[in-house]
Amino acid sequence: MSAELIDGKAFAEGLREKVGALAATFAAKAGRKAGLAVVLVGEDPASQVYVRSKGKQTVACGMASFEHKLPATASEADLLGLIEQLNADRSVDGILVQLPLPDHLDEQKVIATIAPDKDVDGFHIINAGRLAVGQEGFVPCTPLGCLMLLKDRLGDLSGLDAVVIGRSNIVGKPMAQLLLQESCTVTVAHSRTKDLPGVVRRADIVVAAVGRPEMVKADWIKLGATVIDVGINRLPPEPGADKGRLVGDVDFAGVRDVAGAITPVPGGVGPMTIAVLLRNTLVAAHRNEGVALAAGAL
Ligand SMILES: Nc1nc2c(c(=O)[nH]1)N[C@@H](CN(C=O)c1ccc(C(=O)N[C@@H](CCC(=O)O)C(=O)O)cc1)CN2
Repeated sequence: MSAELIDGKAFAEGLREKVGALAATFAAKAGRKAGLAVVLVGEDPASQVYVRSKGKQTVACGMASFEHKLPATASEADLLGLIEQLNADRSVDGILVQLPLPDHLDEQKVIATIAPDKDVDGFHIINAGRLAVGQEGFVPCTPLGCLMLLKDRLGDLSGLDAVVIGRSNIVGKPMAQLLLQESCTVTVAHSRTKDLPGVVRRADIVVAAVGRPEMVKADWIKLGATVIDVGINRLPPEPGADKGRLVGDVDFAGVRDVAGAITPVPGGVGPMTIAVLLRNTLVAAHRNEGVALAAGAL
């Protein structure tokens, strides 16, 4: 048996098309484009690539992109001051501070400064709380993207056993909340979980978000399970190569023979992150302007 590949790249493309069409309607109704401000502190090469990509895709969807780059030496006061300015700017619907931040900046304080209704990353504790109690807010992009892929593949998730490996605020915890909302039976496994392979083996749905290359092995997976790989890990380069291979948290070559469906890395969950960010920005714009967005349109 070879698992069906869940094509996140194609799904993300479809989502961006929908966002683009609805962004045009929004601009006509509101008399302005929806706007996303992205803040990058420092020169981390991967972050630079992601920020460039966010800017390009925002513009391609017919929304306004505002890019703010601060040096790695920027003070907390500089960064918080910029966020306050963006909070007050009516042309900005969504604000995102690219993570990770340089060590001298307090990530929690920075996120807490973003106005919750412009927090399109869904990282603010107000949005985490809204998600926990099932209120409308913003849901972090990567787990929401995973949920979209799961529902597209499986339809109704009700009653399924789901294991989320990893308990980060950005992926693991919100992923567990989303699956619980879909009436899954959810287990959050982590570095202290006893008999992790045994726990994972019970799951109809496995979401791996630990940041450890190829950790989840074929003999951990129940036959036919759906496996979502959130990991993006660069292996050391092979002799003669300048870059190492990109792999997920799942041993793809082994697991694909056991699973029913699996996301590849690259081309699985990663592209969904930015597509959902654009979706969240457009939702924010509708809320900020009091323009209705048809339920389930995005
Ligand atoms: N403020 C935020 N910071 C970070 C987030 C986030 O959601 N908000 N997520 C990640 C980085 N990220 C977006 O910011 C991101 C990661 C990966 C991809 C992606 O498309 N990956 C490709 C592979 C890319 C490659 O070749 O390196 C894939 O998986 O196919 C998009 C966005 C951390 N920071």
